[in-house]
Amino acid sequence: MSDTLNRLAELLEQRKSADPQTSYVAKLYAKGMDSILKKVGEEAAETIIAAKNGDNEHLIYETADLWFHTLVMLAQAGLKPQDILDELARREGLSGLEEKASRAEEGAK
Ligand SMILES: N=c1c2ncn([C@@H]3O[C@H](COP(=O)(O)OP(=O)(O)OP(=O)(O)O)[C@@H](O)[C@H]3O)c2ncn1[C@@H]1O[C@H](COP(=O)(O)O)[C@@H](O)[C@H]1O
Repeated sequence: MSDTLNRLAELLEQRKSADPQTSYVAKLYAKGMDSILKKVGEEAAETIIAAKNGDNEHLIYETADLWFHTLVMLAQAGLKPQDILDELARREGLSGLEEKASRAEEGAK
């Protein structure tokens, strides 16, 4: 899985110097972070609708759109998918409930 993500991330870096007339990604970069975030929001909403409708084929398609636009957002912010994979790896084996409880303890200090 991470091979595909890393190849795509590499392409997204290359697109930072591409022509917006010939590249959708370069066009998104040229429009700026607010436009990228708007696309992330739209794709998130479309993903939710697909999940609610119980149409898994559509859900895969919309989630791919969402992941893709999220990767463009990360690239614009100077981050890579590996940064997110590292954070998920750090959380491995840590129950979400335990993590939430430790946050509540931290907040009480
Ligand atoms: N994975 C994707 C990918 N997924 C989705 N999209 C585009 O994201 C857009 C999704 O937006 P919508 O569904 O809202 O459709 P739309 O109405 O056409 O979009 P807008 O005009 O509203 O922006 C479509 O234009 C899709 O083609 C993608 N565009 C590019 N990639 C990857 O990025 C690479 C570089 O792309 P270019 O920079 O265009 O060469 C490609 O080789 C692919 O690997």
